[in-house]
Amino acid sequence: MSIQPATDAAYSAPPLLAVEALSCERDERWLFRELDFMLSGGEILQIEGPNGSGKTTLLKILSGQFNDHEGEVYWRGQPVSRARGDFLASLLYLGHQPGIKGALTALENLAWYQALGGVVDRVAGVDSVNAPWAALAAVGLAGFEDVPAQQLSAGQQRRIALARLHLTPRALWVLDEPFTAIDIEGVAALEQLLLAHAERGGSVVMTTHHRFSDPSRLRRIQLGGNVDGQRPALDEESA
Ligand SMILES: Nc1ncnc2c1ncn2[C@@H]1O[C@H](COP(=O)(O)OP(=O)(O)OP(=O)(O)O)[C@@H](O)[C@H]1O
Repeated sequence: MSIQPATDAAYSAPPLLAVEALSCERDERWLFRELDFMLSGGEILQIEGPNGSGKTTLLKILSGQFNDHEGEVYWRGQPVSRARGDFLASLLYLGHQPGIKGALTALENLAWYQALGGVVDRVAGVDSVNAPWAALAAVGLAGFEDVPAQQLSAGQQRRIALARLHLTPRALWVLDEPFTAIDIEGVAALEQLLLAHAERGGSVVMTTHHRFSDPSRLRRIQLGGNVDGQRPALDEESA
């Protein structure tokens, strides 16, 4: 795969994210080798594979949290190391764990995220003060705003984390098992949210075993079949 520099006038629309010859070894075992793929605006990439195949590790590499790998990750045509500011300002990462503070209320957790991000977030049509309330309502937590997170169920705690998808506008969402602990209604709403993000031109990379009811924007990477150094399969067909 050739990555052209963003300064090349002939290359006006580089993919948002591109990965070239990405390899990662842990415990003297290759998780994946020579992985190549690109992700453009409007696409959802689903990373699949058995337990321990390297899905979370790949997401951590793609989100700039783990750098012990070979190969390169590009953001809008530039190595992430050279575009770090723009990359981080465009990224929203939700990890495997909800990553919330149990002693803080649902609302305080979102305020904490806002403070960490150092930006004034707003939900469409809602000012920044009311945006956390709107984000919690959007994930079905209206009425639970002032409840300490540790008193909420696992699914409700996950919903606090998912509220950030409504609160914090970012082009690239990197999501580790976002459907975990979510009920049927919540799964349908989250699927719609991901599709709406893609329809607006955003991109999503995620690990999940969830099967989308509408796979039109979906591509898949399968990890785990590359113990001999074969390239993981990239399923270009709609899942
Ligand atoms: N901090 C670490 N130090 C050393 N090895 C690690 C570390 N984190 C993960 N690994 C190893 O890397 C491999 C891949 O782990 P990873 O969490 O990426 O897999 P996964 O596909 O996300 O698994 P699961 O489906 O169980 O969540 C595992 O064998 C794991 O033991």
